Amino acid sequence: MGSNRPDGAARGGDDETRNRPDAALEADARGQERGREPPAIDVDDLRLVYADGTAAVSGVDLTVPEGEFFGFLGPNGAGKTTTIKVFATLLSPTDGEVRVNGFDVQSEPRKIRESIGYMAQETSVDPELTAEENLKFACEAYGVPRGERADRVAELLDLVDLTDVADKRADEFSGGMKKRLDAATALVHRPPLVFLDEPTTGLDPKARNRLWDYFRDINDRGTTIFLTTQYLEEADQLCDRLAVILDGEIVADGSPAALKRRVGGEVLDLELDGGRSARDRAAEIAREFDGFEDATVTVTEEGVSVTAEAARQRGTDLLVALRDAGLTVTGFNVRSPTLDDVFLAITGEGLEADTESEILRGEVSR
Ligand SMILES: Nc1ncnc2c1ncn2[C@@H]1O[C@H](COP(=O)(O)OP(=O)(O)OP(=O)(O)O)[C@@H](O)[C@H]1O
Repeated sequence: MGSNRPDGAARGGDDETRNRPDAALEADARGQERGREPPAIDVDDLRLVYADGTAAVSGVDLTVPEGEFFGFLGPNGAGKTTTIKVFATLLSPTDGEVRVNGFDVQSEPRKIRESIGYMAQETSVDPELTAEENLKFACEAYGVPRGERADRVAELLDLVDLTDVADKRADEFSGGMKKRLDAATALVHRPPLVFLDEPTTGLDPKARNRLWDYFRDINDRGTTIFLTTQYLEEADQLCDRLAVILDGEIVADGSPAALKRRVGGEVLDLELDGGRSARDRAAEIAREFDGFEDATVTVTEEGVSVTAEAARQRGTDLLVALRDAGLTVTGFNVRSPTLDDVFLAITGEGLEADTESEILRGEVSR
């Protein structure tokens, strides 16, 4: 274990007077000096090009205020992990300015590492240690004062609901339990900012829900959270604000509700018999249908999905048009847009991707 640990954190473990790392205290002090807290994360034109020439992040601007639950969404390979690794000072930016807790990633990496928690995609839990031993080890690595360690470990075991299995080795744990333990180890030094890189990937819904409760809990206690996820529902449930990254660039940002509003209108989901050819034909009819202005039409696994201002008012007319064309509609539902629809719009299905990005940024009206 240890890949997630701040390499500057092993020092000073027996300093009984300190219960927060110097850097976290210093971050507070800096904020007070200026009469305000610095943002938890402040990024100006971040770029990162890997040695093989891959431009993973291409000009990201971002500010995350203290206390926010911020979500960073994007498909595989979009640049989420690369960005988070720059924030955690594990990768050096090619260009741009990045401050985390008021510290510069290039010149003050150690202070950043001491004032953040980082839950990486790969678990940092040591399978041969018990849950309690894992947390004790993390306390030592992060320099939690000796006199506080027992209470801190007990508190965190309770928080992530592992008190009953504190003496069990982590290799006996389920995936969800390991993730909860991993999340707890990222918090032993009470960092004001925590990075969670796809923390619930591969977990079943029950295990995911338990982690969500835990993340909400630490955010309610004042911890800023920067979460990357591929799960749109997770982002919708947890985040105050989101940014969507695609090919290394932020293409949309806002609260989940604002992003959904910008998709515009409502969504009409239709189920059809007759396989792919029937679905393609229905999509064609929906695109040509007079009642919808600027509709986004996508072929789904069951039928077609139509996003339009007049989806509710004119939906039944479309139904009639489809039946007149000899198609069999087996299901019909009108709903508000979800983040899935936002994502579908951003990734460009049914419309030019660039136009969609502009729509989501609010730069063009529909
Ligand atoms: N060490 C590396 N060297 C070269 N290219 C890399 C390296 N790591 C990542 N990449 C590439 O950089 C781009 C961004 O990858 P990154 O892992 O940041 O994306 P991601 O959004 O986190 O995706 P995932 O959800 O799959 O982790 C991808 O094209 C990826 O293949």
